[in-house]
Amino acid sequence: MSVPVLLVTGFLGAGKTTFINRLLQAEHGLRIAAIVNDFGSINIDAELLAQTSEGVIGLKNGCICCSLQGDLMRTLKVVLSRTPKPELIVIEASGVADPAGIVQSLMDPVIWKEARLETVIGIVDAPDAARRADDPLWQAQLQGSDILFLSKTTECPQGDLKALRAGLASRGKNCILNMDDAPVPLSALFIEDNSPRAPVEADLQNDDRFVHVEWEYEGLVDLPSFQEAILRISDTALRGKGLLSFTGRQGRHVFQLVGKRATLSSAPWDQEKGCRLILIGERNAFDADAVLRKLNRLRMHTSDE
Ligand SMILES: Nc1nc2c(ncn2[C@@H]2O[C@H](COP(=O)(O)OP(=O)(O)OP(=O)(O)O)[C@@H](O)[C@H]2O)c(=O)[nH]1
Repeated sequence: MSVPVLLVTGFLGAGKTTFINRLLQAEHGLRIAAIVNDFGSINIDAELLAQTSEGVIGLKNGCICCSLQGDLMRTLKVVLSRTPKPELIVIEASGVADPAGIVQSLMDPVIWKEARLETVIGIVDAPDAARRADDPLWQAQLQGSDILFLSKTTECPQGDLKALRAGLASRGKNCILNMDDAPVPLSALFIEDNSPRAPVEADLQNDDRFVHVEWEYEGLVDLPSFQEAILRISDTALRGKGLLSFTGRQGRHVFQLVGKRATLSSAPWDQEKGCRLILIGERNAFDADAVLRKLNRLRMHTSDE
């Protein structure tokens, strides 16, 4: 019997990993394997998800909609050869991926026989949606989704939320659920239409649009200096995430940056010291060398206590 596959797409920081985390933790009794594609070589998402499930595999150093298509297929075969077999496979596309390229790969008849793509789930960051509306990548992700989940709805004014839902409905996206803090209803993720998928064209050229900086440091950094650096970097970065150790603070911390909103939370499972950070921006606005220089200056405000 072929294993159902859910593909989760959505813009940088929309809430894909959060959505999958909720799915992995929900009480459905299913054996789920998750394949997670992070931008760059620092696979933070896979590490975060691995805290809740053993079946998480990270794909890094590229994007599964283009350069990593072969890796995705190989990983799917490995996952399918596990004993016992997973009962559901969830694939998280990176935030810069056009899902059409991934759908195309998954429609390969050999893969389809063993793992059939059931639903493409698009996560839409509700408060960010108006700003993204004209973005061709955002539109491609929306267009390629069968079901949309709105995230961060509590941070979105009611009027804007209503307008967003109406706008999405007018694009023919008829299943829009509110995911803020609610458990993920598994039954809602399987569309009833069993007719074969129409072939898709992946024509969005995205390769050159984004740049990223990866920063690693074996020491601890000073928190106020880090906050100051991030405040400046957030002027041009679209997304950032990392695991960091701060002087005078116990344990490592998970850092998340989406637009200008940055959060830090403790990572109690992580006994290591040191910092790993990835920041992403648009090539025409984000000066990767300048960002790296700023981050490297943090090495001067540290102690290795
Ligand atoms: N308040 C709120 N925050 C959310 C929600 N979903 C995600 N977030 C936060 O948004 C940030 C990004 O969430 P992720 O789940 O990592 O987003 P992602 O789409 O996987 O991001 P990429 O790494 O760019 O692929 C994190 O700080 C989350 O805690 C939500 O529904 N409500």
